Amino acid sequence: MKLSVIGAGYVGLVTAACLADVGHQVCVIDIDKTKVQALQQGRIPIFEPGLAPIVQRNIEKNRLHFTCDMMAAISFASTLFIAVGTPPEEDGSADLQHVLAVANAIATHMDSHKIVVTKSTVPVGTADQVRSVFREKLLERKVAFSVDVVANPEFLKEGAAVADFMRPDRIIVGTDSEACRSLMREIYAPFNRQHDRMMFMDTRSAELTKYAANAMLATKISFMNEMANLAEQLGADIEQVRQGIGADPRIGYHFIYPGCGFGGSCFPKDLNALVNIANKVGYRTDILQSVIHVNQRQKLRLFDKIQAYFSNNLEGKTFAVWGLSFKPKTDDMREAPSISLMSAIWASGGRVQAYDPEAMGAARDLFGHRNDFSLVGSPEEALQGADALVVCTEWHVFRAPDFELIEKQLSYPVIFDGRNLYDPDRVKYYGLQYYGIGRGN
Ligand SMILES: NC(=O)C1=CN([C@@H]2O[C@H](COP(=O)(O)OP(=O)(O)OC[C@H]3O[C@@H](n4cnc5c(N)ncnc54)[C@H](O)[C@@H]3O)[C@@H](O)[C@H]2O)C=CC1
Ligand SMILES: O=C(O)[C@H]1O[C@H](OP(=O)(O)OP(=O)(O)OC[C@H]2O[C@@H](n3ccc(=O)[nH]c3=O)[C@H](O)[C@@H]2O)[C@H](O)[C@@H](O)[C@@H]1O
Repeated sequence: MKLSVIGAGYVGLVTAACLADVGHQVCVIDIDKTKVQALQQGRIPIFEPGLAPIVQRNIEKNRLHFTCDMMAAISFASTLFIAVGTPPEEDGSADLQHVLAVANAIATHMDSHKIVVTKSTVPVGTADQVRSVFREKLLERKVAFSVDVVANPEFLKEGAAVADFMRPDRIIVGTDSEACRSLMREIYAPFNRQHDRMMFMDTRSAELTKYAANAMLATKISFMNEMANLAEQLGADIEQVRQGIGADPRIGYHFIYPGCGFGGSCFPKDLNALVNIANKVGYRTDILQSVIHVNQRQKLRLFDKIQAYFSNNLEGKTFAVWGLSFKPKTDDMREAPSISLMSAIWASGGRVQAYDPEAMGAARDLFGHRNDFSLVGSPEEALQGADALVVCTEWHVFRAPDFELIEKQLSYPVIFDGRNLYDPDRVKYYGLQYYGIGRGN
């Protein structure tokens, strides 16, 4: 089937590549010329495991192509996926300008029936808003093409985006049209072979399902971070507690890792957007606001430990920071806990020597201009001349370090482990002090 995808970011690019890989003909349009030029040559502007070969082979097979020409994308297919960004406004609400601009462009140029599928995460009621854009524009143009607006939120995780898209837990489709239901079934049939993952509902419920899922996952994390902080006060070990509660299948082991806070382009943004959605209908979201508050505090948890260790004097101290991305297997630093930590270190007169397997480019763009920040080529190099080691992201390469070397290199033999990667007893065996999250202090 011929499909167009509007927006070539994490979601749009993965969606387009995976749809092409199962045999659809996909046209991707983005307003970012540099990105489109790179993609036309098979160069992927983001680090996402497994994505590059899929994009390259589908360009070669002529099933996937990239353009900046909106008109071309609109006329290419009758089904158009919107996957543009919905960044936060100052008040936390989702900024819909890109989604509405795309709807407006389609309404302005369409010359036949279109099915517009929203993949972007959008506030409840956006499908209705998009329908109004079409109604008004088509009326203004004095044409009577029909349009269906379908909500089809995306649940992929960065770092595992291809696998998540290829084997989704569920495919949520918000529509009240029988024809759209069958069309969406047909498009997604290749991803729906093992068992039926399609779930049909009304558009508002589909839109809220997306926010509710992210809010639930973020709630699990903040809950565990609160338990971790409590465990510290009570002399308990949160890792033992985690395993103890995870064994209950009603709780499960997923998403209960405590740490130095959740980051990324979505949890913080979507929680704030949901609070804003609730405010607009006069509902007070006590749980969501606590989840946000606990996370903001958690992002400074390592810093508080560092301050206490160095008796509030970080002036002239150098910190080796391992991991800058908001989670492993991505180069994305949006809302990363490492940013909160490093900003606090810098504000206290400290320096940072950092290493990340994939996020060095993002870090250079953000902080390359600072003279209290340097990027180095390996985890070991980050230790040279450093006073202490801080781990912010649980990349594989940090999991089994040479503790003897760490002990030799650091002026103060201490590790601040924001992801509970190490066994405190093992670290202490090498003469190092260990501060984790909810354990080992
Ligand atoms: N990043 C993720 O893991 C996930 C993101 N989402 C949601 O998907 C949406 C997109 O997120 P990302 O892909 O991360 O964003 P992104 O910022 O990586 O990409 C958005 C792309 O849209 C393009 N764009 C903006 N306006 C445009 C227009 N008028 N016409 C054509 N292209 C335009 C931008 O140039 C950019 O390349 C957001 O609503 C996000 O909340 C949902 C699930 C996962
Ligand atoms: O809407 C979105 O954009 C996406 O947001 C998240 O995906 P993502 O932000 O890519 O990454 P996650 O794996 O969810 O991690 C988010 C943050 O939570 C932290 N985290 C995760 C799990 C955990 O147990 N503990 C924990 O602190 C991670 O370190 C990271 O900083 C959701 O998991 C996806 O389902 C959703 O589609």
